[in-house]
Amino acid sequence: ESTEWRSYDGSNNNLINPNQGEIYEPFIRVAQQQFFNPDDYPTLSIPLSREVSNIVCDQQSPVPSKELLSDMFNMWGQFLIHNMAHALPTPTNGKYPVKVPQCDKVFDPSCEGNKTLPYFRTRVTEVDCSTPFSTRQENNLCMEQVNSLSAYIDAKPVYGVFKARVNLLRAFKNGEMKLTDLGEKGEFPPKGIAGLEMDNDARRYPIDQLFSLGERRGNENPGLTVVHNIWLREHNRMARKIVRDNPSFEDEKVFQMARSCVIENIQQITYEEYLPSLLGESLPPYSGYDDEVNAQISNEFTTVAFRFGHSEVGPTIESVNADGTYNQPLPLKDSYFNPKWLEEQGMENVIRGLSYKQEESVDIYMISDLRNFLFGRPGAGGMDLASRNLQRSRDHGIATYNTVRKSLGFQPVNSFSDITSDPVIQQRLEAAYKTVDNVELFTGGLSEDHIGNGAVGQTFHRLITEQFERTRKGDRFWYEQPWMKRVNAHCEPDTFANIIRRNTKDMGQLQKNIFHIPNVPSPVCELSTSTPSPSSFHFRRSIQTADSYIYFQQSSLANNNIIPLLNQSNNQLIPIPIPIPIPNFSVY
Ligand code: HEM
Repeated sequence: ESTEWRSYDGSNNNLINPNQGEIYEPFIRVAQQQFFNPDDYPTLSIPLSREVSNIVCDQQSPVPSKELLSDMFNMWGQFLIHNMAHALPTPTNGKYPVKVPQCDKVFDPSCEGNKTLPYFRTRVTEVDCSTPFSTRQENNLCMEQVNSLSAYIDAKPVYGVFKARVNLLRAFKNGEMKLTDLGEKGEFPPKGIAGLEMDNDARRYPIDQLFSLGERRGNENPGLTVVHNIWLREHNRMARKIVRDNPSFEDEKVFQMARSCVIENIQQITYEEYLPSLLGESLPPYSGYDDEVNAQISNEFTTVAFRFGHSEVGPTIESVNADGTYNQPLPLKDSYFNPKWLEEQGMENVIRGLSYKQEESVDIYMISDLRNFLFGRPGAGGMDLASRNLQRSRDHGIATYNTVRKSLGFQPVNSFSDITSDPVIQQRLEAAYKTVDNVELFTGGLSEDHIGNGAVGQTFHRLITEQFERTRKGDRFWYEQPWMKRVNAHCEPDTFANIIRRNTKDMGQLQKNIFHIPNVPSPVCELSTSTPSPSSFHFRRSIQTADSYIYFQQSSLANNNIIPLLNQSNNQLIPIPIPIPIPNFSVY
């Protein structure tokens, strides 16, 4: 009996329409394409992308995640989107530089007035004008951006989207992937495989010193590379187990069986741990495969809504030793395409750092390392991710916030206070857009108050839910399909925390749901009266009081001494000599 394994490029997943969801297919839309101009900047009555970024997105002080999400949560999000979508910027497809406003403090300090940040437009393809929400251009054609990945959640960051790519990454022995043994530090991906394209936007190290991975963006930051490496290790662990149980199986069969387990587990963690943490609720139970559902990514989801992740990234990546002491954190701007730091710190230290540290809130604010130092210093390749997101949205002709809301069946907003209850954000939006109908989907969506127990507002909640419903319903190989359960009977799916534990050494204490920071063991905590030394603490967390955030670190795993670290209102380290009841966070 031969098993059908899923293709690498997404072809033949849908048997009625074998190209559906395949690489280089157009995105679909959930709202009308607006202001798209295939040849030039669209005519818009709103400020430049960088101006909006400056007025609306400039982050002045930390805002920790109210939902107590961890940095591992944002790293999973980045890994996940690298599995689902890539609107690949293509130099031949036209430039569309981000114009810098004159006297921009960071990018035009000497007021020259001619500065731009590089931007390449996304590749487009012609689509039939009967395609929902497409707009006929002057030349009578309808155009749509192309997804340079296949749509399905199929562990592409581990294996790649082409057979030629996975072949460069495979050991071709016992079904294993190539891994390099670094002794005490464990196994790491190979480096500099010839012919395997890897992004290296920061150019900090020569390309042959970067890890060779299934996804070209995999070295973007060490936290992301951690997730890659865990799944590579898990693949080989499964392959070894399969060979032990079935010594006669050939390399190809073992490889596909292990790959299928990795895919199953990534799907399961996404739907059982990641999405409930993001949305504040689980999706309804799986109701089976439907070949009429198109799993293709929506342009609004990837160009806008799922970029919510850029606001939750913090200014440092932490490294925590096995005894709970903290090492020097890595500033985010030094983390881009920096594989060396991960090797130096080791997987375990970085995983502890990612899982203990509370992430930044999902909100309109983006830290300076992303908004001014993206992949380089200002003037030396530095860019602004907020501008890039807005420019990408304008390049793609993404409809305005209110148009998308109407298309989703929501009431359009009439005032800035309909979008957010935060008066500062209302003022920022008004300063940039003047009227609510001008508000873009990115800024409007990120400004919304979070809905229910979720970490995003109503509009992004719907766009994300809509996408992930189709992603599983339109995937013939979805792990909950009865036949896939039989194919994967040999697999050992588990929580992400347990998968990490299995593939690392002496991880020590890890919370059950690693996407939330660890729970405080007791609802009432004694407070120390001494000023903490920053290196000797375990868990960092915060509670919100009426007018400020107070940061806490837990001084030891063994006791409940919680020490306030930083009062945001005056930026001082302040020990508070009275016991404060800590809310009983039930995060796992
Ligand atoms: C250090 C962290 C991160 C960096 C430096 C980063 C950087 C980038 C860059 C440079 C782009 C391309 C922008 C463009 O030209 O349009 C991008 C795209 C994107 N990012 Fe991130 N990102 C990070 C984390 C995240 C996280 C945590 C998420 C989600 C949870 C996320 C979601 C996305 C999405 C959805 C896209 C668009 C994908 C596509 O359609 O091509 N990113 N990111």
